[in-house]
Amino acid sequence: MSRPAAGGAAVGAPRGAAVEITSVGRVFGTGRDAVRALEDIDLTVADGEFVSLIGPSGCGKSTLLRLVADLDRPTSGQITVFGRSAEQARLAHDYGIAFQQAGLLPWRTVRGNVELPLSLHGAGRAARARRADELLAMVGLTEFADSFPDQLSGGMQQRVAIARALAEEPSLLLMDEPFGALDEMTRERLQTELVRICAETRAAVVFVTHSIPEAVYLSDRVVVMSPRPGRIQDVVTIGLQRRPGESEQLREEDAYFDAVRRVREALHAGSGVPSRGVENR
Ligand SMILES: Nc1ncnc2c1ncn2[C@@H]1O[C@H](COP(=O)(O)OP(=O)(O)OP(=O)(O)O)[C@@H](O)[C@H]1O
Repeated sequence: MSRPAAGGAAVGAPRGAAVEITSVGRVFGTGRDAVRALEDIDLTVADGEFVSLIGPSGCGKSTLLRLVADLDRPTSGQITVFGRSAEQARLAHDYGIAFQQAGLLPWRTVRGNVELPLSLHGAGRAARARRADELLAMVGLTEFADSFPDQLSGGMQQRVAIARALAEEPSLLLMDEPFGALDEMTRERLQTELVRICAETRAAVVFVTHSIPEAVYLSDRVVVMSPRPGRIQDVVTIGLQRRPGESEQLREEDAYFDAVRRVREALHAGSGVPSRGVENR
């Protein structure tokens, strides 16, 4: 993990934006079968910023995240992560990822999966065990440390994937509906944990979700995407005051409900459904 030293700057170089997406497009296939998944995407995610992507099914949210993660390449445009190409960032392990599919190694125990990124980067056995204990406690899976992934429910597997993504306190987290399969209580608990972890680690996050309340609760800005070809239709600044240890109370505050309304209106503005109060944004 190439996490810069405390203070926010990598040795010898300014850290810059976490993610810079410039004029990005992605077309799948060719000719009459071509699918224009993304078009003219420009977005900068600042260091330490939490940005959610929201929009109708098929608008290209996962595609955009995969491009940032260098799991796919844009047809046009450029992406940089902390000033390097997406490929260099991937090779340098600049980010942790937690996608819809947990993607665990079935032959490794829960603990073994969580420890994997740490072992890949040479952490000692005791340090790995300590960190895995912390992470498994955080996601409520201490008792399942020695289980194998196929002995867990889908939601539990997803919690292991989240713990694994957080193992090295990455400077950037890429998350594609990581809480989608969870029950509401677990989901809220992990959202709260994620807010705390981000405050502690100052990680930037790009987070795909279908849930407006989730996007609002977690994010500094919510990027609203249009139906295919996916474009950025609006960017809603959330601006909630998150106080350490009190983030649960946010869910009851007027400012939170107001932000939910603003994101809903921005989404509806692109769907042709009339919305009131957009002028308040
Ligand atoms: N590998 C691929 N080959 C062809 N088409 C693809 C591929 N990946 C994605 N697409 C298409 O690109 C479009 C965007 O897909 P994507 O999965 O990014 O949308 P999404 O917004 O994440 O959807 P959802 O909210 O349903 O998960 C869709 O029309 C999809 O069918």
